[in-house]
Amino acid sequence: MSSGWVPVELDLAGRLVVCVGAGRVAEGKLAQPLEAGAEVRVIAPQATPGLGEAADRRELTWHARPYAEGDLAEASLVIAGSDDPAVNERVAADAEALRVPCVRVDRDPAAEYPGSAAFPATLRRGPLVLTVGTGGAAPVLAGRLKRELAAQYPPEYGQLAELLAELRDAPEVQAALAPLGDDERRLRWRSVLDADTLQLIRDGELRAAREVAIRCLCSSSG
Ligand SMILES: C[C@@]1(CC(=O)O)C2=NC(=C\c3[nH]c(c(CCC(=O)O)c3CC(=O)O)Cc3[nH]c(c(CC(=O)O)c3CCC(=O)O)/C=C3\N/C(=C\2)[C@@H](CCC(=O)O)[C@]3(C)CC(=O)O)/[C@H]1CCC(=O)O
Ligand SMILES: NC(=O)c1ccc[n+]([C@@H]2O[C@H](COP(=O)([O-])OP(=O)(O)OC[C@H]3O[C@@H](n4cnc5c(N)ncnc54)[C@H](O)[C@@H]3O)[C@@H](O)[C@H]2O)c1
Repeated sequence: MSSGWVPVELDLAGRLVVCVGAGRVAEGKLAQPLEAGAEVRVIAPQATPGLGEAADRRELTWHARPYAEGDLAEASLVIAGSDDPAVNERVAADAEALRVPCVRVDRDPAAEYPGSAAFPATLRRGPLVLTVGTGGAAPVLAGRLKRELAAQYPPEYGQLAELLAELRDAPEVQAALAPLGDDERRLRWRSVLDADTLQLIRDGELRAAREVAIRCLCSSSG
């Protein structure tokens, strides 16, 4: 399963995700699409209390019946998330025919359609996203590494990413960087990371962190 896997991030806001199956595993896989503002349609005879309540709150649509032909129409992402390998095989085959990416949550060694997408273990720090994938080879290892990354990259990294995003659009920074060549511009941005911005953020000194960053970006001494 591993060699053909290429990481790509999907913008699912406002796009349709169809999930066949509404058990514990499906609920876990749907957390990120829901958080991202996807339109989520679930098809399953039974649902977990969490997914049932989300349907009651109209955060998703639940069709309480088995999977049927046509259910994948308009989907941008399909999750074959039932506990029945024959159903998941059919869903993955139908998604393939439609050329829609499909996350298949079970492994059937004999499967002709093992699915064409997978959720990597994902750590979010504001706009910064760290993911670990193994192309399905060892998801438990992906989860372990994610927890190690969480310890290594605490929430301040999210604030640093937000600060950099804000500075990219700041008029004074744009004015200072506009006359520079690509190499010098890159050096200035890297000098922000080499300065003590992260430590200042950690100390709650956001204003000082911004000032240090501005100095790095706007002065030739870096
Ligand atoms: C990373 C993570 C993200 C997430 O879920 O968001 C994720 N699985 C996680 C955990 C996990 N999954 C399993 C165990 C038990 C140990 C074990 O069996 O190995 C554990 C460990 C645990 O629970 O701690 C069982 C399992 N998983 C899959 C199969 C079927 C198969 O073997 O292919 C089976 C056997 C089912 C069975 O026995 O019937 C398949 C997939 N699981 C994936 C993702 C995709 C590949 C990602 C990659 O490696 O690139 C893929 C292909 C499709 C998909 O589901 O997207 C999340 C860690 C999150 C975290 O810890 O933060
Ligand atoms: N990918 C992963 O990370 C991972 C982790 C553990 C297990 N698994 C796999 O996930 C599968 C599902 O596990 P679970 O704990 O969520 O199971 P579960 O028993 O809690 O839920 C199964 C769901 O499938 C639905 N379903 C059954 N037949 C259906 C049909 N014909 N059409 C539509 N929906 C149908 C049920 O109504 C239910 O909602 C397991 O069989 C296992 O192989 C995957």
